[in-house]
Amino acid sequence: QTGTDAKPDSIKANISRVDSDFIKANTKSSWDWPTVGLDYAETRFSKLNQINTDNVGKLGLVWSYNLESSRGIEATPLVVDGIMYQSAPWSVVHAIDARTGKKIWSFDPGVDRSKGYRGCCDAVSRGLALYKGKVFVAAYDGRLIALDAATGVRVWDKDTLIDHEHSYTITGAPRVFKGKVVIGQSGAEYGARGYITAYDSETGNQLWRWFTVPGDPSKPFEDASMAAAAKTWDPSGKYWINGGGGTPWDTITFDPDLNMVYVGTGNGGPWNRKLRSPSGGDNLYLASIVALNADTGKYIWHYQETPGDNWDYTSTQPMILADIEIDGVLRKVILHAPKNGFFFVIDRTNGKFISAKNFVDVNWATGYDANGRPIELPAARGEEPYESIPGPDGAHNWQPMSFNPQTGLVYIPAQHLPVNLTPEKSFKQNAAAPGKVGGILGANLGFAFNPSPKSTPFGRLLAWDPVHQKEVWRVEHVSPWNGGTLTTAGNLVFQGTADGRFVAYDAATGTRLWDISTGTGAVAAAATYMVDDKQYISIAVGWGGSYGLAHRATEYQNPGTIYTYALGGTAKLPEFVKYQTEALLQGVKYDPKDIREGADIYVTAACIACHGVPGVDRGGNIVNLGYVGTDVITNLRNIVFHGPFRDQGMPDFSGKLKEGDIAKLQAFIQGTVDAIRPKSR
Ligand SMILES: O=C(O)c1cc(C(=O)O)c2c(n1)C(=O)C(=O)c1cc(C(=O)O)[nH]c1-2
Ligand SMILES: [Ca+2]
Repeated sequence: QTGTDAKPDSIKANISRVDSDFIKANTKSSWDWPTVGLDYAETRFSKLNQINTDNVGKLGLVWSYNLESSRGIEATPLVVDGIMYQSAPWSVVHAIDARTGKKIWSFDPGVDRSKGYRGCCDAVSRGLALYKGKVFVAAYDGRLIALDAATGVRVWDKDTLIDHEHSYTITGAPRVFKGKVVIGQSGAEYGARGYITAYDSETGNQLWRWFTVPGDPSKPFEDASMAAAAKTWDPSGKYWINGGGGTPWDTITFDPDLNMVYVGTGNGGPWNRKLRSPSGGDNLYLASIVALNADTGKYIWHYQETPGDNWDYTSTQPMILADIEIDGVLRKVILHAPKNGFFFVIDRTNGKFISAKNFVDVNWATGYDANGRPIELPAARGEEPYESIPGPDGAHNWQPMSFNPQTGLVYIPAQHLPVNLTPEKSFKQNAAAPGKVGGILGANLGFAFNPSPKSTPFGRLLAWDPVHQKEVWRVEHVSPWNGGTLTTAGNLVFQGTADGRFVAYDAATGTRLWDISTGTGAVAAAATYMVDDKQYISIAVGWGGSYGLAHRATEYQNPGTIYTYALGGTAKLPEFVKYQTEALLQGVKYDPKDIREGADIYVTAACIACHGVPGVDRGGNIVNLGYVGTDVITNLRNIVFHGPFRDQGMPDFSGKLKEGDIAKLQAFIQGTVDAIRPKSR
């Protein structure tokens, strides 16, 4: 709370101006960065051009700010009048003077760190919202919290969860418009039922709620859209017991022109449709874009991108609203690149399909017909093990894309990350208490993973022409899971990379113009803004998220850090911290007969989701058990059952695993390392 020039009174006066009109007016200048996607259309296209292709090489560091977390940093900072608001893991909020990088305040909502396991993909936060003097943060434990923007003091705090039995979390950024704060939640991997809720931004009172999938059909449906959706599910599957999924865990986009909110819905729970809805069906409104009335939350239209989802093909990826000319007609469209690998152009006035084209290799469908139905390949739903391309991390995940109207191009952080999926014949998870907390991930999905795909994963920055549905240029990355993108009127594209760099490209050609180390992998997208007539660029780096838990592409493990650059900046980088030197695990005693069963436990109990394959993966922001000290694995019983690392998010597995499982896990861990050891020499 020291050393800042910004006074609470002046912050209060300035930030209280931020409302829907302010956000709309800012699109003319892009002076500030008031919403997570910059504007309501979420273009992440800034009109600022002080920094441009001619001078971007002169960008230098102005300040850095340590976010004091080794978990994934996914939020784009908000900046208004030189005050920056950044969310960090465990939903901690920081307010910073954007000129100097000095802290003004920070707020920790006190999320119970031992509940990290309730979410699938790291205890991340994808950002904040600002409205009339308040900062809104959605906490990992399901609360929506309003803070005084000037002081960080809590104004109200609302539990958004419909129950605490199911494994719900929140990682997404709230959106605010017309005095309403809107938020979804996460949990489709654990048997949750998705919904989105609007609250009064002043009081926190609930205004409306819309569920994404139907509930128990023996009870009254919440609205007509649920009754219609129920017809697309097999009632004998008792889908509602396991929630059905559809959790809207990231994109919610407000359209001031049409007064609609577009919700991107999540995957089915369990993933395997045969177990979720045995007779098939589209299972509305999974993996869809749904338009709701912004005032009432009433359903208006939907377009389902992946009917009858079977592969974790969420449609939660960030959307961009654009008005573009197609075949000589100006169309109001949504641009969308969901996990399933197709780039969609949808008419947002009515939800009608305009076009779809795959932007990377896919093997589940050959394309879309004129009605917007995918033309599926049968092997993708077969009984045989199947190399799913894209895999569950998607051809594009939550890392935001951007759209530059000057080049007409969308900049997509795309990737190739296949996973072998083997259908599970029975739904063995939680037979006693379906879909309840502690739901064990692997068996929850109706698939077993084979973690070593035949083809090598990679990342790719794609410049995509949405009108002609074709690639214009690409940059290949050595690793998947690169950062979101920012594009500017300076004809630039900025992207952080998995291998720890922040890079500027010529937006028209993809020529690399500037490239700087970040000391850790970068997954979030950057923001740009003006303070005192000077353009700044800020990116919050910090490796993590679903792929980042168990994998990495850099030797460096710096804590989450905000870097701010401007022309001529000369600040020094913090010292980079390396991952610890790695020796493969040795000397844990085991019976080789236990390895096979140990592998099953390791996958079903979801050890694999965070720790990866022992000795094969190298560990990301969570340690790989093939590279820990012998004493750690010898002592596994204590770690698994007594929870000494609970405050770091390692669950206590008492009541979930059995005593006898420990020796099997030890056999799998040491046995796997021993099997690969010669190759690693
Ligand atoms: O179904 C869900 O509710 C849900 C939630 C989340 C999340 O909360 O982060 C992710 C996913 N699914 C998911 O499928 C996914 O690939 C993913 C990646 C990440 C991330 O932050 O890196 N989160 C999530
Ligand atoms: Ca999911």
